[in-house]
Amino acid sequence: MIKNKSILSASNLSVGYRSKQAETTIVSDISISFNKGELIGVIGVNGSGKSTLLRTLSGLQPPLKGDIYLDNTALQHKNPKEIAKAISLVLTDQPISKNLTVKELIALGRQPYTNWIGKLSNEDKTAIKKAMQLVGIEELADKFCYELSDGQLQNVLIARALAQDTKLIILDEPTSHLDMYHKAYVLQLLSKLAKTTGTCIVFATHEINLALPLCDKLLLVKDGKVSFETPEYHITNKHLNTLFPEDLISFNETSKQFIINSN
Ligand SMILES: Nc1ncnc2c1ncn2[C@@H]1O[C@H](COP(=O)(O)OP(=O)(O)OP(=O)(O)O)[C@@H](O)[C@H]1O
Repeated sequence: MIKNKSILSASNLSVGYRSKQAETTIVSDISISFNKGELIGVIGVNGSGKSTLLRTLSGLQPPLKGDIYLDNTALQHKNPKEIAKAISLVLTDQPISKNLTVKELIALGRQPYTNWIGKLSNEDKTAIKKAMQLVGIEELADKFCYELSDGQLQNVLIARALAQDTKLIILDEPTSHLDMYHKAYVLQLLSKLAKTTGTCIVFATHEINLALPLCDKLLLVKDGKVSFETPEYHITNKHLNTLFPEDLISFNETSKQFIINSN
């Protein structure tokens, strides 16, 4: 393997599911490299394999084939604590204890660093405060999570990921329950955080119109394969024009947006 600067890379990776009876490949021939400060959107139709890919890249499920490298070390040779210090995850509908206060929930991001009784050091407290400042939610610190709106909760989960102090944050559909304004807010926030903190942020999304102008790269998942390029490259090479059946929506190359076809 050639050593490089990438935070996470994969070569000839296949992802999918294995049971006693069969092996089902969902996406194959994946060769990718994620770098510092990049905002990467993972896009594709329902069921194309975005979540399967993100779960595999974050070590939650084993690859069917190929290798994943985290800081140039094979992911399978890292223990869960080492992975938690390198990758933080924000998954859709992940169970969280809403009886915690915002500050307590964000403190859970420090688990890979705290001792066995979970006592927070000064460094942990500083990281929690900084994460709340970066997301702009200091005034929510003492609220209970059950008191939050979906948009506020999403911001808290992003702050928890930041408190984990990892080089890579992976989010699966971070805007799924949000209104139009808050979808734009969260994606703008991710873009700002990638640039200001140098964290590589990878997120699966159906908000392609919002992701297009913000992302440095788009990982397009289609028909069991991926294409990993800049948005401009995808547009120039007409990759977006065939992403969906063209009877209802089409990609407008002038506005660089998907539009609903009028009758
Ligand atoms: N635990 C599982 N066991 C077997 N197959 C699964 C499992 N989870 C998902 N799949 C299958 O893998 C394929 C890809 O699913 P996945 O959830 O990764 O797609 P997705 O692109 O994230 O979809 P969506 O946009 O709807 O969230 C689907 O055909 C799905 O049925």
